[in-house]
Amino acid sequence: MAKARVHELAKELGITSKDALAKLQEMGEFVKSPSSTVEPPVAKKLRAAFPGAKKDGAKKESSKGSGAPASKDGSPAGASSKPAPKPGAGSAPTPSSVKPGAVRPGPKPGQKPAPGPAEQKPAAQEPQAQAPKAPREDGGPSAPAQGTDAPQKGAPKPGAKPGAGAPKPGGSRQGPRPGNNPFAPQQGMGGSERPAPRPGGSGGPRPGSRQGPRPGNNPFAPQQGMGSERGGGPRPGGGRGRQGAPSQGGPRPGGPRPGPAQGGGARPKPSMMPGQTPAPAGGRGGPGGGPGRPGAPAGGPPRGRGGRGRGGTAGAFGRGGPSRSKSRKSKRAKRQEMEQRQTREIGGVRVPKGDGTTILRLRRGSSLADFAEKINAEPAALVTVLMKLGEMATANQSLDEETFQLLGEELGYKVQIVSPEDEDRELLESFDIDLAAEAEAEDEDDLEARPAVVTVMGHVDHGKTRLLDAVRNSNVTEGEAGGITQHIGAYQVHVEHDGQERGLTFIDTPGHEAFTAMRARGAKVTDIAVLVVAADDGVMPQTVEALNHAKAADVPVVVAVNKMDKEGAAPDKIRGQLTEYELIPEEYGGDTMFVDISAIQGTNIDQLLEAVLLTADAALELTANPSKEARGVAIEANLDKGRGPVATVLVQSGTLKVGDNMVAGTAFGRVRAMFDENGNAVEEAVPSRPVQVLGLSSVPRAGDSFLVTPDDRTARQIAEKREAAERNAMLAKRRKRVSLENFDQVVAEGKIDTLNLILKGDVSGAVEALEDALLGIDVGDEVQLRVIHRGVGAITQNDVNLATVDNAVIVGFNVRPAERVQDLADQEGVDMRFYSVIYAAIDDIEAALKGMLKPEYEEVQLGSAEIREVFRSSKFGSIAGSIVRSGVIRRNAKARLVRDGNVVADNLAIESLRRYKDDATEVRDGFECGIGLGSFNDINAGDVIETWEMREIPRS
Ligand SMILES: Nc1nc2c(ncn2[C@@H]2O[C@H](COP(=O)(O)OP(=O)(O)OP(=O)(O)O)[C@@H](O)[C@H]2O)c(=O)[nH]1
Repeated sequence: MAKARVHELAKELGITSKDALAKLQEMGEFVKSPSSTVEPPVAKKLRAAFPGAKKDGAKKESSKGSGAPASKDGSPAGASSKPAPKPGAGSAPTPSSVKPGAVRPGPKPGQKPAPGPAEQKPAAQEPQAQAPKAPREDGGPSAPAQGTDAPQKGAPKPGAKPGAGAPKPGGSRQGPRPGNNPFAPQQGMGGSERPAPRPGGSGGPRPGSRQGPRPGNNPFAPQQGMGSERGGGPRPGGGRGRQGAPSQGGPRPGGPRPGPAQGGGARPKPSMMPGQTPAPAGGRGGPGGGPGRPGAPAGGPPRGRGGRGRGGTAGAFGRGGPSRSKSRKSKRAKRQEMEQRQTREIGGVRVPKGDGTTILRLRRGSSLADFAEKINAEPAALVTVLMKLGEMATANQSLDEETFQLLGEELGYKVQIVSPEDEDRELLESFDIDLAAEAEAEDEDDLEARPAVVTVMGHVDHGKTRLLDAVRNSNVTEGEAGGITQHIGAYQVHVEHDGQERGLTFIDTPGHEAFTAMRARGAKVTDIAVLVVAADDGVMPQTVEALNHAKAADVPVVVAVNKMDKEGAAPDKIRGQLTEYELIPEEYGGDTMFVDISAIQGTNIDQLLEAVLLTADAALELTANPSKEARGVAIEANLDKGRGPVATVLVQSGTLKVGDNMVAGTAFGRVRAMFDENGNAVEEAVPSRPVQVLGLSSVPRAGDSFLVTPDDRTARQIAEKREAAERNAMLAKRRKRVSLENFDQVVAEGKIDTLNLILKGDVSGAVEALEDALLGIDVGDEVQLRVIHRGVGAITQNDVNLATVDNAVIVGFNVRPAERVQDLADQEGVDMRFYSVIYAAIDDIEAALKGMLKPEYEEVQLGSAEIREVFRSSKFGSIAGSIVRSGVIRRNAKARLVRDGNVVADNLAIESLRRYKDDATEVRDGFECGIGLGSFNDINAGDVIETWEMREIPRS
């Protein structure tokens, strides 16, 4: 393997490196420096050019002759391996070397091609002789031994090997082998033939192969293989075998190889020159006999014995045809094994199985085909599996979470259904837009104060609209005298506060309906709620409803006690009433600001705005980064006959500019123009600024978030993907978010620990009584019950919206849902319960709450079976022919294996259960059956299979 370096050769020849270099150049060999290596043929040529030094050279050569091979084996350990690469690298030389090699090939060729044993034999013999010896002496190592010698003798070995090795090896090795193969009883064959190969470089092997197959060379016979490898394999033969094989490719052609080897040698060189050295190069290049060998050895030895093992076989069989096919086979077998391990057969179809921890994320509304794609399975196979599980579905049908969970459990996957919000976040992330990360990355310095966004809520006719008008007008008169205000869904006013001009943005759609509808869409728009209560009317049902919606959204409330101008106004009564709803006025020691106003007269509007500012300052930190692309929410939108889709959007961060590309929900487009609430065209809108936007492709919905994208294509693609996702979601069979039945499950999953209820009744007394009774249920500390809203009258869309947002269950006492509300509830997966007997409601909820308590389980033994006989099946693995000794053995039950009273394996499962040839779901005691424990095969006659299950302990 090792090639000689120029300075080594020079030393050997008793000349200076400079002279050697000059000579080499003269000979047409390009060698860079004294430390460059040269291919054996070149070395030989150089030696020939200095006959005076021949002695040494001869010595070396001879040593190489024998040592070469050895060195290949042995040297591997040392220099040889290193050299190998170099040689390859010694690209430069290679070329030339190759040629030389080619020359050698001459001889080899003769041998190689000459399938004729005669030729090969001779060649082979030499090598073998050496190789064998080595092996015998100390097994595989022997080879090395020789190699060792070689190396020792010729420091130059490297060079020697290559040079001499190649050629000589052929001869010498071959010589030896024939009769000497220590491990080959049939030596004759292997020996002679193998040798041939080597000599030939590759040719040798072939011959070997042909004959090899026969006698002592059974490649599959470990001992032989080994032997051959050690002896022959490792040696040249082995090494080459491999290389040869690869290099030459399939063609075992013993003869050809040789030829190819050489011929190839030429080829290889060029490509190898580059210095890739290694095996392949060696192999082919090796061809050059000389080079090839070097390569070969390099490859062979280094790989070590293991390598030999293979190499030997290959050598024996020529290119290793057999070995190749063998390896192919084993690969196929391996693949099959892998497949078997990674798949599972259910209902006659094979599907990839997870390890029980693999997480599969599926969008809500996904179909079996989507599931199949994720696990790389055939959708049709999953249809079958699902059918087996008792569910019928087509491949493209959207399925609910429960069904996916069931399927996932069966196949060993943890299914996660992605919420719309997560889904949208992921969708944006696929466009490299990560809003959360963007917000997190913002520095304090990037943030600037922004106006608070206010929503006005309250009972019907308590003056919400009037109040919004009053606020707007007060501002218009001050700043925009004569300006024409128009309704765009939101407006901004400016107020003097603490000597500063402060902005406040009012959502111009009063009422908690819009507020909650937007929340239901994931939009958190409102910072502060102004609860309007008519002083002459007091707290009314919708006052409470609005209040509850605000609380559920965790939005601070400022109370505007309106109509103070009216007779009978009783502001204190209002304060007292609201105290019951946890809105304690500041003057009563609470933290809620109450302001008495008259919307119609415009009285105390400034104080109200001041109170809003103070509350905002006290409770909130309102800042946003204006220096980025805008993000926000669509407040309302409509289709204008002349202007197309018109949307009022509220910028929440960044700055929206005319010309920006934006996407709002499923609408997208370029901002053509923007107007404020006064109808003035604006060029840009900063945080908390509501503006009307023209230019969208369609009308977004209130609550749809919008964002500016770098280009129109991104905006369009996001919109399109959202639309597709929505379509899917619409198709999906919605699952109940939270229901009285699935409480325990939801709690067990850690999703919630509080049961939110919305109580509606025909009379307030009943609702109060129900609430009191429910709150009196003792459920301990683990779970909580919270009534987030109660009211009188039919269950409305608002109730469902609130339940949607806060995962609540609606309890109706002597009331029914209003028109189309049931549909909405079904669509949103809101659980509605109707009762006419208060105790029935209490019982149900109490039971549900108890179910919420973390369940306790105990192990219950189902049955045991004694294994009488074990049948091995390539298809099913080991089948335990058993007799059920007690209880019942059920398919899919958990199982453990007990041997001599010791549990050998736990957490197994009865994966197959048969009575004779029929599948059985269960087998009772006294009957015989065949049990398959899946991939667990360590079963013996006499073992006992116990099955068990975890059973929930009912709570008292
Ligand atoms: N006297 C008096 N009347 C008021 C005041 N504020 C509102 N009103 C009257 O109360 C009635 C209802 O006012 P709106 O502003 O429409 O009440 P709303 O809460 O917006 O009503 P809905 O939109 O139906 O929910 C109108 O006739 C107003 O003129 C007030 O401060 N004083």
